[in-house]
Amino acid sequence: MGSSSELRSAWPPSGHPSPTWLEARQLAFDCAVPLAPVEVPLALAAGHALTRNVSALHELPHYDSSAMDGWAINGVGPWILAGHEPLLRPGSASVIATGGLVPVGAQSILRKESGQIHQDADGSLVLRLTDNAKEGEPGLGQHIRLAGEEAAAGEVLIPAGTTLNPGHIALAAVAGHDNVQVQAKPVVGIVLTGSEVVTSGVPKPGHVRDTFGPQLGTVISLLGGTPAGSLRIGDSYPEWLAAIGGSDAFPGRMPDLTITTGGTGCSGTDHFRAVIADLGGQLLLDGIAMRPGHPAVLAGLPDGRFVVGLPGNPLAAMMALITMGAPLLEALGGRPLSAVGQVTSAADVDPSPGRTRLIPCTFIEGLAFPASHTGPGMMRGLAWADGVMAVPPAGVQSGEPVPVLPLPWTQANETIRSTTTRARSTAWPA
Ligand SMILES: Nc1nc2c(c(=O)[nH]1)N[C@H]1C(S)=C(S)[C@@H](COP(=O)(O)OP(=O)(O)OC[C@H]3O[C@@H](n4cnc5c(N)ncnc54)[C@H](O)[C@@H]3O)O[C@H]1N2
Ligand code: MOO
Repeated sequence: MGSSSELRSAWPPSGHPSPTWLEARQLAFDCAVPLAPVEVPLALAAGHALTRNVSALHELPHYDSSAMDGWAINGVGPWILAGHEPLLRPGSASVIATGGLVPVGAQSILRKESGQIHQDADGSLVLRLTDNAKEGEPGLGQHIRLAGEEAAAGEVLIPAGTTLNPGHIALAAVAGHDNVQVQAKPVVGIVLTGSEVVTSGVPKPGHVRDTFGPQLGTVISLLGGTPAGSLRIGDSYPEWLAAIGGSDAFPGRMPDLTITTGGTGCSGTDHFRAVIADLGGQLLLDGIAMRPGHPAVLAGLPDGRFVVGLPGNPLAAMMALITMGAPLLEALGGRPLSAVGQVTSAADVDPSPGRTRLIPCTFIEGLAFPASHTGPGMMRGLAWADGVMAVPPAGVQSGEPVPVLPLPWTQANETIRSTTTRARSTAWPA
């Protein structure tokens, strides 16, 4: 087991400043490799990236079938009504329903509304066309869905790499599959810390209402993780140790990533670093040159699991999560590191030497407007924001491009992409 002081020196190297915002993103991405592919039942596969082609296990459709309720017929009418034998003789017809197996010998399907059964003088049942029959009906092969007309057996229907949507799932089912092989999504456990945190109602002075529990699971899903539930603990070291290191902290599977909230500071109740040290882990990132969220921590445990320590201040926590949690989840989920876009700033933002400022912003007509109410503990600005401006230490002037990340829950990507194209020629510092 390493000591806390050894671990703290992992990043930044002694005497060096904290990594920049961009370095932190890259480092969080680079420290993980994709989880192994898994077989999942179709019902759980939507949203996953396919890692093995899905081919047709048989022809689609796999037998000649009727597209209409009516009669399978052989020859020109009238037709003697036959039973449901597999072979339909010339001059005969047999009742068939939509999707029914077309008997051998059938030349087409006559729709129910175009035919009628009559009883002949000898008592035999005969099918005749009605006046409703369209001209040329029944045409040769009409209303027969031929086996293989959609796909041949063995044909690749969904190539590896596809992110599965419900239509793909339905296609895989039609093709005969029960399971598909997909890239595993990282399982993420949440540990909410702080004895002052209350989970319902209006808190008394000295207490705060938990802002993470009701929404962090949703954000994790949007970032490509599978939430494993949340665990609430107080401020004691044993609680921290059990929550991060205990094998039974989360029922079911050990999380690939545990996210803690609070306790990243240096008070007597801030145990993150000590717990990582005592578990033999390593601090991969210890602080980022950004505001808010600078105390954020990322650690690796000896068994390959990761732990992200988000600061307790709610906006700081969200900024830390999109800065390093998102790239880490992208790497674990086998996805590329998402690009940082650029949008033209609609406002001057003063320099802040040595740190990137993350400011929730709204996009109006291709311009980024910094939101108000964006203190580290405030949620009001973020709630209405489209994205986050990452204002470099030198600041930004109105009309200049500014790096921007979308929020996991906004649809602002298109705005960022289109303005990025226009502003591409302008370089911006990290
Ligand atoms: N001496 C210093 N003090 C602090 C520094 C510093 O550099 N030197 N940095 C400040 C900054 S910036 C931040 S951010 C916080 C980080 O603190 P922690 O991660 O240890 O978080 P806590 O102290 O546990 O909590 C901070 C704040 O957040 C509230 N909190 C915690 N959990 C929740 C929750 N689930 N929902 C809502 N609010 C929560 C907690 O009550 C505190 O008010 O440290 C500063 N101090
Ligand atoms: O990370 Mo703290 O919330 O910078 O303000």
